[in-house]
Amino acid sequence: MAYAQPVEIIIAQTGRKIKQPTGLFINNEFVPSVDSTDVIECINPATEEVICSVAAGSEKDIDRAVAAARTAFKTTWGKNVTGIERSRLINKLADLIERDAQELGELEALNNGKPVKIARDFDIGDSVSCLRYYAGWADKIAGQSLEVDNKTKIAFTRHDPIGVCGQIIPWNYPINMWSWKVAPALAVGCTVVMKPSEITPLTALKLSELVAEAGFPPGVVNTVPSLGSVGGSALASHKDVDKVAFTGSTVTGRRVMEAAAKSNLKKASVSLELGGKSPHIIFESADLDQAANWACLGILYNTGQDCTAGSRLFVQESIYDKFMSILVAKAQELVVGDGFDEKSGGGPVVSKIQYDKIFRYIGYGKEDGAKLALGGEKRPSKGYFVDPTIFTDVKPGMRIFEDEIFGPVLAVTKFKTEEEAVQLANDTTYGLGAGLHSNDANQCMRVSNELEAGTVWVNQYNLLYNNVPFGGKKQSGIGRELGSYALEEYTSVKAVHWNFGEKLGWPL
Ligand SMILES: NC(=O)C1=CN([C@@H]2O[C@H](COP(=O)(O)OP(=O)(O)OC[C@H]3O[C@@H](n4cnc5c(N)ncnc54)[C@H](O)[C@@H]3O)[C@@H](O)[C@H]2O)C=CC1
Ligand code: BAL
Repeated sequence: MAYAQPVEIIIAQTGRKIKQPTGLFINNEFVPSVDSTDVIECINPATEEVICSVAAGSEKDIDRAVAAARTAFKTTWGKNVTGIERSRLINKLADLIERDAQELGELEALNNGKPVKIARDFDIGDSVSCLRYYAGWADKIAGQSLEVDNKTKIAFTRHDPIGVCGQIIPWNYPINMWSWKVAPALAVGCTVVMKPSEITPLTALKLSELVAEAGFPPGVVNTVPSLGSVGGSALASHKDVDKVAFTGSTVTGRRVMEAAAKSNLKKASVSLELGGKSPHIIFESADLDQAANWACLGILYNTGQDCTAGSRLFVQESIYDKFMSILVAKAQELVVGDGFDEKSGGGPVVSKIQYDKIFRYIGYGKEDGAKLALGGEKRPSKGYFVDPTIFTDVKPGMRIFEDEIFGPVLAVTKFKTEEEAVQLANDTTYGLGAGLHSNDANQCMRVSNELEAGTVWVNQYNLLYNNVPFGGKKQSGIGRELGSYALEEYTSVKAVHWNFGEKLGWPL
C-alpha cells in the first residue's frame, strides 16, 4: 500500500465515518513517501487498538516538502500576496475548522484520548479563535519610520516574513499546537513544513485537507508525519529552513537548538516551548474552595499532560489540613474514562510510553518517602487510564518534586512563610508557569513579581488567551507564542536607509 490513499475510520461510539488521509501532504496533495515504506501506527489509548497507519516521512520527504515551501514562498506567498488576502484565507480556514469541529473533536479523542467535548469546545474552539486573531494581524504588519537626518535622509524598517518555517509539535494538544504555530507564520507570509507528533498525526492530516479546501496555494502549508529522530531532526538541521519552532521536551529542544546552530545558524529564529514543573501556591488568605478548584484544573486538565501543569502545590501550614481535605475530595470527583463518554472530564493518557513513565514516577514517589493521599493504583482494565494521584510530604530532592511527569500526579509541600514559598517555588530548572492564590493584593503583587516564570496566574490557573504572550524562562524555553509577540518570531526586520539629498565628497 502506498499510503497516499485515505482510509475510512468508523467511530464505534458515534457511528461517524471519517475519510482519513494517510499520505504526506505536500503541494496541497496527499502523496506517498519518495523512498520509504515505513508507516506510523496510530493507537487509540482508550483501547490500545490500532486505529490506522499513516506514511512515515523520510529525510528525502522533508527535502521535498521544504522545496515546495520554498517555491511557494518565492512565488505565490511571501511578499507576493497582500496581507488582506492572507487574512481572507486564514479566516476561511478558521471557518472550515469550525464547520468540522465535531468530526475533528472525535478524531482527536480517538487518537489522543482526551474527551470529545474538551477537544471540540476548548482545543478546537481556541484554535479557531487563534486563526482569527492572527488573520486580524495579517494586514497590520508594519515597520517603523525613523528620523536620521530630516533634510537628506530617512530610514525605515520592514518586517519581512522570515521564510520557510519548520514546525515540530507534540501530542498533548495536537490541534492547538498546530494553530499556535501555523497561524502567526501564515499571517506574516511565511510558508510551513509541519511535523506533527508521530503519536498523534491524524488531526494534522485532516487540517491539511482543510488548508487545500480553503484555497491556500500549493506548498504554503506542508505536513510530514515522521519520527522525531528522522523528520524532526531533518527539519531542525535543514539548510534551507529559515526558522524552526518546537514544542516538546527540554531534552529534544536542546537537540533542535544544536541542530539549528550546526546547520545554517537559524539561532535567531529558533523558538522553543519546552517543559515545566510549575509551582502553584495557596496562601492562608485564599478562598480555599476556589483555590482547590484551580489546583485541580492545574494538575488534572488534559490528564496533567500539559506543559504548564501546576504539578508542585505549596500550601501554607495554617490552612493545610482544611485545604487538603477539600482538594482530595474535589480531585476524586473527576470522572476519568473513555473520551466518548459525556461524563468523562479526563481521558486516558496518550500512550503506553507515557503511562509507564507516570507509574514509574508514582513508584519513585513511594520509594522517596512521599505519602500517597489519593490514587496511585493501576486499573485492571485495558487502556492507559491514570486516576488523579496526590502525594503529600513532598520535599526538594525527591524525583516527583524535580522532574516533569506529564500526568495527573500532584506533589504537595507544606510551607510556613511567604519567603519560604517563593524559595521553594523557584527551586527548579524550569520557568514556564506559576500560580498563587491570596486575598492580600500586596502579597499577590510581591509574589507574582518574584516568581521565575513566563506566565503567572493570580487567583486562577492555566487559562490562556490568544492575545496574551506565552513562553518560558530558564530551561522552559526561548521565544514567545501567541499575542503580537509571536509575530516577531516569524519576521525578520530589514532596515532601509534612504538618501534624498546628501552629496558625498570624495576622497574622505
Ligand atoms: N512542553 C510540552 O508541551 C511537552 C512536553 N513533553 C515532555 O516530554 C516527555 C517525552 O515526550 P516525547 O513525545 O518524547 O517528547 P519530544 O520532545 O521528544 O517530542 C516532541 C516532538 O519533537 C519531535 N522530536 C523528537 N526527537 C526529535 C529530534 N531529535 N529532533 C527534532 N524533533 C524531534 C517528536 O517527533 C515530536 O513531534 C513527556 O513525558 C513530557 O514530559 C512532551 C510533549 C509536549
Ligand atoms: N498548555 C499550553 C500548551 C502546552 O501544554 O504545550
